[in-house]
Amino acid sequence: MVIGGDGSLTGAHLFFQEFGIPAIGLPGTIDNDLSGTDLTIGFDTACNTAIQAIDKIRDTATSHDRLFFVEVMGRDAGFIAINAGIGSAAAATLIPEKKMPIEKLVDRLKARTKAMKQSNIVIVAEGGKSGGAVEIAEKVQKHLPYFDIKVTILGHLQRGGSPSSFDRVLASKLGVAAVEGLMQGKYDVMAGIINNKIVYTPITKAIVDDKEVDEDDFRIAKILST
Ligand SMILES: Nc1ncnc2c1ncn2[C@@H]1O[C@H](COP(=O)(O)OP(=O)(O)OP(=O)(O)O)[C@@H](O)[C@H]1O
Ligand SMILES: O=P(O)(O)OC[C@H]1O[C@](O)(CO)[C@@H](O)[C@@H]1O
Repeated sequence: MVIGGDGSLTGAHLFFQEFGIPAIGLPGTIDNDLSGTDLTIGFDTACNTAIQAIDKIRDTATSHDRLFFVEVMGRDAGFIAINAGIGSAAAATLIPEKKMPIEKLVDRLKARTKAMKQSNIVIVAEGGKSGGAVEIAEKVQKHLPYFDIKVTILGHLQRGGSPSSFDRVLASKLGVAAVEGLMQGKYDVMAGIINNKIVYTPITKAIVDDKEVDEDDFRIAKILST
């Protein structure tokens, strides 16, 4: 049984293909970027960590009237960022899958100032197309020199710690499914949960990078940001 992201699952696939070792995979990555499962083990915990940290940062953002750029993990996937953006009603969320022109971001921040919003926190996924939080903050500062801007990079805090109850239950259900799958001769597949049902997906399909951030999540994040 191999628990991990696309790299680990590729290894599991090769163990089976090359050596005939009966291998089954479980989706374990904070990035949530595996197909064949609605959610991956670790994602919920990472989102909780990010949102709790943003809550703490918000106190200084409000009391000192500062604009914060908070960088979350997700080099190639914006799932943590969009969830953190919705969960903390961020001023904007920048993710690797979508480019947001700096001018648009600046306009949004100006509009929020006009609307007398109490705090401004922008979430930036580590692998964003316009750069990380430091780069974005530098660009925005040039357009808004009167803003007091700070950057916080949450980093590896998001990849560890005590799992949320959701992740414990998910991991337990998938652990049972993986053992049962192996006993039924289901090899070279990944156990996942889709619409609350256990699903076994060939590892080669699960690791294909085609899981996309829901368009509706962008819409909701935008509504909450204005
Ligand atoms: N192509 C491959 N063939 C065999 N083993 C691999 C391959 N790619 C990765 N691995 C093994 O899987 C391990 C973990 O891979 P990687 O660091 O990419 O993390 P991951 O499982 O993709 O998780 P995450 O998505 O969270 O980074 C590697 O250290 C390596 O041992
Ligand atoms: O900085 P590291 O440890 O190489 O890994 C960071 C990467 O690992 C992840 O945290 C999990 O795959 C990604 O979000 C991130 O891109």
